[in-house]
Amino acid sequence: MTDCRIAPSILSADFARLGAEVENVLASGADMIHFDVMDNHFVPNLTFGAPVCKALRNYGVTATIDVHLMVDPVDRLIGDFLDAGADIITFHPEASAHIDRSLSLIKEGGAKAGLVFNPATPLAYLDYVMDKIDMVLIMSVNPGFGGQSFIPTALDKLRDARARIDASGRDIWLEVDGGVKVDNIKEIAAAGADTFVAGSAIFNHRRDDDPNGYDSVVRDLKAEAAKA
Ligand SMILES: O=C(CO)[C@@H](O)[C@H](O)COP(=O)(O)O
Repeated sequence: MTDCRIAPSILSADFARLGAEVENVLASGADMIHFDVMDNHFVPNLTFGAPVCKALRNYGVTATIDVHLMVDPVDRLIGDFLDAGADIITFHPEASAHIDRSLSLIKEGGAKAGLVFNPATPLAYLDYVMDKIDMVLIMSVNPGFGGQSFIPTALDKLRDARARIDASGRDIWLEVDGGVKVDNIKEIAAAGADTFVAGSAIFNHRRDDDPNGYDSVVRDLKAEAAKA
């Protein structure tokens, strides 16, 4: 494979040391930060909002911040995250009454836009908006919590998404999220993913003998993905 982006999900980071955790994981070789926004309505958990994204920017984080909105409705929060410095904003089609409008709001605000597909959500939502999509995010767990196991049917869905992206001829990133580990990332990359969210696989494997804490696990994830 050519592209391989590792996007640590800060859902599994130590929130009391969030700035340092983000700094460390980026210094360890991660390519971007995955920012999971949960509302206790669309998903049964509650995390953080745009002020935390803004706080990371104020802390000095310049890396790509990839915001995954697990909220319903989505439109009102899009402006908040654009103002807070999000580079990529993705949302679930089930949570927007007007998918085309939500994608336009993100793109007109200067960010990249994407749709997120739960394990049982069909990719057909892409059919009439492919020209506005910069990222397709395939959930390989039901969203809401870190530390769940990869759902194997996501592999077929990744292959389907890869075929749609290649047929579009557009530069669209194919991201996968949920249960990505060192021992399955090669198979997931072979199915077509180029951007890999990993929460517990990274933040639960901090090593005090690594210069930045996460060097070994980020290196191992990239090395395994490169074998695909
Ligand atoms: O969006 C979500 C969960 O809803 C994910 O980003 C998880 O945070 C991934 O965690 P791991 O499965 O990698 O531990």
